[in-house]
Amino acid sequence: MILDGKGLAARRLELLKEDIIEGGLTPTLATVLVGDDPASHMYVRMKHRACEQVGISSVNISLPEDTTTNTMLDRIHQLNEDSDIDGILVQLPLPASIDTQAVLSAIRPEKDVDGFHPLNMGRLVTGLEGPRPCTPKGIMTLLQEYHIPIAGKRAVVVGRSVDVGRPIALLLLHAHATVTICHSKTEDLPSITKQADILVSAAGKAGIITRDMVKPGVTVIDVGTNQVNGKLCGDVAFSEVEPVAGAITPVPGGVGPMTIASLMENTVNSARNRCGPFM
Ligand SMILES: Nc1nc2c(c(=O)[nH]1)N[C@@H](CN(C=O)c1ccc(C(=O)N[C@@H](CCC(=O)O)C(=O)O)cc1)CN2
Repeated sequence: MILDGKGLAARRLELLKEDIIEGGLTPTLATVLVGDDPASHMYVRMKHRACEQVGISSVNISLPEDTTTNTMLDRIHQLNEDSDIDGILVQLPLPASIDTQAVLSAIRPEKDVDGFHPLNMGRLVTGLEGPRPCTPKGIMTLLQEYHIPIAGKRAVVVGRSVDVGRPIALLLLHAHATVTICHSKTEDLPSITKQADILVSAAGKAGIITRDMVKPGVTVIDVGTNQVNGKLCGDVAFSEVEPVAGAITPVPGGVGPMTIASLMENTVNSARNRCGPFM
């Protein structure tokens, strides 16, 4: 079975549009984009397009590559103080010269629609309510909507990044999976991935997950967005893994669109909750 993230995201955006109208909400998202990376520009454009589609106002602040950490902190401070702004998103990665952690930590936690602020990360670890990072949230929505059993199942996450690997491992753990995180220093990766009922690959390496590394019936979630010869492809060798998998996300059309839908949901929740239960 192909897990159709594109279709599911479109349906969730339609529902969100109705929620916004019925709730009389006027959410506003601010994005901050630094530099000229074409992929980052494309993702930010996609986010603004989704905002327009569901009825979220959006503003984009584009800054040059040589922007300093202090300038970023000033801009974040202005957005924090702007009562018209419900959500702030800093598109990642930032140029290496900028202190990413300082910037993310400067966003007011109640406007942190990426869920990357240390306070919101702490909420994730403890299981308290709060905004969840968009890609992991989107993966959980996909699993739930397709009724993939999680409790008691063995989940293996390949990749330990702060924005995807670690948070998805925690969300799967909260859903009562038995979770293993693998990374670049993991020895004998196939012996671990073969045990997975749910395999999430967020390694960022094209084709790293091959047929001999999965057990029949596994649910495979491919977070990879790798460019190979100008073509977008995931971490999973799709054509050889798909026939043995019970369910699998394609790239494109799987996790990516769910990331954007989750951002829209976090922005609407932020508009609802500001001065509400999170703070
Ligand atoms: N502040 C953040 N930065 C980044 C995040 C994030 O969640 N927050 N995630 C990624 C990039 N990303 C969103 O920003 C993202 C990646 C991919 C897609 C997507 O829908 N991709 C399409 C294919 C698009 C194409 O043609 O290339 C798909 O998979 O179908 C959306 C968002 C890093 N930065």
